[in-house]
Amino acid sequence: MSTINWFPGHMAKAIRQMEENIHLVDIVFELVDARIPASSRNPEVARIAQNKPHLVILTKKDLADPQQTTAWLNYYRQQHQPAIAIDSRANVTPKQITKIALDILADKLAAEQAKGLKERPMRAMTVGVPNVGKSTLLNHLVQRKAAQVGDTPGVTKGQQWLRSSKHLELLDTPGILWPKFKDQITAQKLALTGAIKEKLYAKDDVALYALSFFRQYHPQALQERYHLGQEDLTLSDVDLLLKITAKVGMRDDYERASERLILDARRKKLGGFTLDRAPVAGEPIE
Ligand SMILES: Nc1nc2c(ncn2[C@@H]2O[C@H](COP(=O)(O)OP(=O)(O)OP(=O)(O)O)[C@@H](O)[C@H]2O)c(=O)[nH]1
Repeated sequence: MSTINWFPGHMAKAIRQMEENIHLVDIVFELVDARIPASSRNPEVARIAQNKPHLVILTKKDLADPQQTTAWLNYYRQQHQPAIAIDSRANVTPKQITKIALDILADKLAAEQAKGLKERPMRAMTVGVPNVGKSTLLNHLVQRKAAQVGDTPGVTKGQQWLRSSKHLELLDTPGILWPKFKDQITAQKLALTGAIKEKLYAKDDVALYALSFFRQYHPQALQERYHLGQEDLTLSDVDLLLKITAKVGMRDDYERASERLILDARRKKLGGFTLDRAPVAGEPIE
């Protein structure tokens, strides 16, 4: 299996800028992908922003397994970590996010006013892995096309301040990863959900990972999508990939079939899915 890593200069620079600017903000809006709430949390963000209040925003909830999303939100609640799940393209309004942030910062803002300080907007730093949906959310929050949206990772390159309302200002940052992934499963999950530049991973490796996941958690979706029999699910992952390659009419071009499988998963042709299972009380996060 080839090793996946993606930490170009602009991400290292973005991390340095985060370190420089963290003192300017009241709160961090940490966007994570609802399909991989653990694997898309950046350890560098945890390090840099450890003393700041956080709002965890699970994006792309429309692509995730709804039961798992509910379980993740319950988990955050138990941890006293404010969190919401959204479809960045649809169900989110500036008022909603502002209200949540105001609630989180209520004590701090009240203390400032008690000291006679002038009322001021809250300042939030928005962070997240590439392609997580940050620009889409920000454009909703500022109600104009301020950040460039694209379906490939790494579209946003620099930092910029944006004004949502008189209550909320946002510091946009580029999508960032970190120098070394904990393990290659984390990397496969990031690749499958679209956070890693396409040229940097072997599609068949990611497809094999996807197959092992869907076989375990959504076997019926695989069967229906690729017209597989019950016995096909007992094949090894490699043989199953070869079977699917034949079923989608690509003969022995399993590279192209791998690409098809990855796109099918991303486009929800295999249903909503969550690769990081929500933690069960007392057990470590998978
Ligand atoms: N289904 C779904 N798609 C989304 C959602 N949010 C964003 N997208 C899509 O995901 C892709 C990436 O969105 P962006 O907003 O450009 O992501 P970004 O985090 O700014 O990306 P970078 O520029 O790489 O940092 C686009 O094709 C969006 O339309 C969501 O909640 N649900």
